[in-house]
Amino acid sequence: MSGYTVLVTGGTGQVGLELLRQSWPADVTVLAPARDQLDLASGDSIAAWFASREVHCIINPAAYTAVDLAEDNVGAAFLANAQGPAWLADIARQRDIPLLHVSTDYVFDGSLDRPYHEEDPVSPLGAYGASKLAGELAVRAGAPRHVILRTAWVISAQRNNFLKTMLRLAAERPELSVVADQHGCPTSARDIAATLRTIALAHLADGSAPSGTYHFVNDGSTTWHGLAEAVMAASRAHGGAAVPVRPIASADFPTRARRPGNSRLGTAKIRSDFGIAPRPWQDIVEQIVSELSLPSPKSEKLT
Ligand SMILES: NC(=O)C1=CN([C@@H]2O[C@H](COP(=O)(O)OP(=O)(O)OC[C@H]3O[C@@H](n4cnc5c(N)ncnc54)[C@H](OP(=O)(O)O)[C@@H]3O)[C@@H](O)[C@H]2O)C=CC1
Ligand SMILES: Cc1cn([C@H]2C[C@H](O)[C@@H](COP(=O)(O)OP(=O)(O)O[C@H]3O[C@@H](C)C(=O)[C@@H](O)[C@H]3O)O2)c(=O)[nH]c1=O
Ligand SMILES: [Mg+2]
Repeated sequence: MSGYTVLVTGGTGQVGLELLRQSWPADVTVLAPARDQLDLASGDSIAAWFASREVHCIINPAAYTAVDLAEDNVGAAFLANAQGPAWLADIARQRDIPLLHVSTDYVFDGSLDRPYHEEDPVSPLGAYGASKLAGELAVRAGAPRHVILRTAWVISAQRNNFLKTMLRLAAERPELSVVADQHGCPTSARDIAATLRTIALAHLADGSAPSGTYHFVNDGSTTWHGLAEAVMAASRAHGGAAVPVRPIASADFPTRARRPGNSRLGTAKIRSDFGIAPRPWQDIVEQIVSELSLPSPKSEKLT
């Protein structure tokens, strides 16, 4: 046998798509089964997929990510976000392979007034956060070789995210109203993927690479309102729609799930253990809006 096989779950998601686009060494094969081939909500599906395959590392960014819907679909959220990771952790332990699992700032309740460290107390405000916390516990308990990467406020040019929502609404409305009392760290799906790649390669190269829980977000912090304003500025600069953004309180934008007032994450640990240096969140907003402003290949005329 030569070379390594890496399983990426959720290959159609924001982080999964960027993992598939990373440049991987020639001796690494990345497998990204569709949900009907590997369903985290089904132990049988997971067992069947692994039965015929040798895998050297599991990267699990798949999740039930609809924060408000999770409040009324607690069972589905826990199946994908906790039971699925528990089954993956069993396999990782049995095969003595590393499991890289992605988690969230929403495990915190936001009561601290500084960036959260990895060991700060968790206390999720909603079902999504609770299900992700249960997933963390399962991975920690089940897979001796694991990295739990907590990230936040993920944006990219793909799938659904807050940046794309703001661009869509700017084209439809004269003004946006966005909460200015929730503080966090906008983070690029591509930068998360690059970080997961770095950690996966470290674990493939060295069976005793660091295990544990790590925070990764882009550098700096803002509010959802601040992020919306940055999106408008970038859109305007690229000739796209831009409208004024009015700051409002969370109380004036009722949502099914409560969200933390502060979910800023500190990144000192991943910087020192893995040498990762996150770039400023403003850079990624500019990059993503710029990507979205390019004419799509399909619409280009062949002349
Ligand atoms: N989005 C965010 O702002 C944040 C996300 N995170 C975490 O980061 C990770 C990646 O998030 P992101 O890329 O935004 O997620 P997306 O919502 O973009 O994608 C989710 C992925 O998970 C897959 N999936 C969902 N349920 C199952 C299942 N039962 N079995 C197999 N696959 C499933 C989806 O497949 P399909 O295409 O079929 O739906 C999709 O590929 C998640 O763990 C999330 O909790 C952490 C902080 C912030
Ligand atoms: C669309 C919109 C939202 N908001 C508010 C609602 C909410 O408090 C905040 C963010 O809204 P969203 O629903 O887009 O974001 P939300 O779903 O809370 O995003 C979260 O997703 C999960 C998966 C995570 O893990 C978190 O890190 C975080 O990124 O902005 C406004 O104030 N005005 C608006 O027009
Ligand atoms: Mg959402």
